[in-house]
Amino acid sequence: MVEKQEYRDAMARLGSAVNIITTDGPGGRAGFTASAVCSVTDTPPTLLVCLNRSASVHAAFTHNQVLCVNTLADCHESLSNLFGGKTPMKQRFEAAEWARLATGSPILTDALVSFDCKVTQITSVGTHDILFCEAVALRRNDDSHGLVYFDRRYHPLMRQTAC
Ligand SMILES: NC(=O)C1=CN([C@@H]2O[C@H](COP(=O)(O)OP(=O)(O)OC[C@H]3O[C@@H](n4cnc5c(N)ncnc54)[C@H](O)[C@@H]3O)[C@@H](O)[C@H]2O)C=CC1
Ligand SMILES: Cc1cc2nc3c(=O)[nH]c(=O)nc-3n(C[C@H](O)[C@H](O)[C@H](O)COP(=O)(O)O)c2cc1C
Repeated sequence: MVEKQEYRDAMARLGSAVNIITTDGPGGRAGFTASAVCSVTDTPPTLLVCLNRSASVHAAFTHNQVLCVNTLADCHESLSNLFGGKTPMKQRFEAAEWARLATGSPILTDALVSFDCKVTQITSVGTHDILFCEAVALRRNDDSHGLVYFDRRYHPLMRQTAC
């Protein structure tokens, strides 16, 4: 049996992109930071997002059934911490500029890429809900650098430039 802390210490060694997941609709506007995001299939274009059921934002996401995965750029470290818990929702959204695409979920205007999605399926595993999300619209900023969360810290990920 692997203990929780031992598991977390091991998972801290997996570098991952950092994303702010947003939603808006009858369940209200909400957003949180997530590293547990990955591509599932391109037909139909589907990502998954793992959301802790105890998070304050959980009800808004399951009610609205739409969300946007905003993948962060290197300049977004403090924004990631703001959406990483405990800060009031109004204060989280006031710290950046937002637009809308198809679903009405907030699109972070300078995100590396934004996947505007409808939630097609939800499966519960342990403490988390896995939200399967079909992308209905996309927006990219092709000149931005990336941001990776690795070893409990943020690291900029530089795009290769011509030499
Ligand atoms: N999947 C999740 O729910 C994640 C939650 N977090 C939360 O962010 C805060 C800071 O995290 P770290 O600095 O990375 O240190 P940490 O020691 O709390 O977590 C290390 C790694 O373990 C995994 N992890 C942490 N909490 C988890 C959870 N409840 N369920 C599944 N996997 C989990 C993640 O891969 C994380 O990067 C913590 O409160 C943590 O709970 C962070 C990453 C993923
Ligand atoms: C780098 C980082 C990655 C995170 N990844 C996830 C994640 O994948 N899934 C999740 O449920 N929470 C994740 N969290 C925690 C949520 O962002 C946090 O619980 C959320 O903002 C809700 O907090 P609240 O209950 O105070 O509103 C992460 C936090 C940080 C800082």
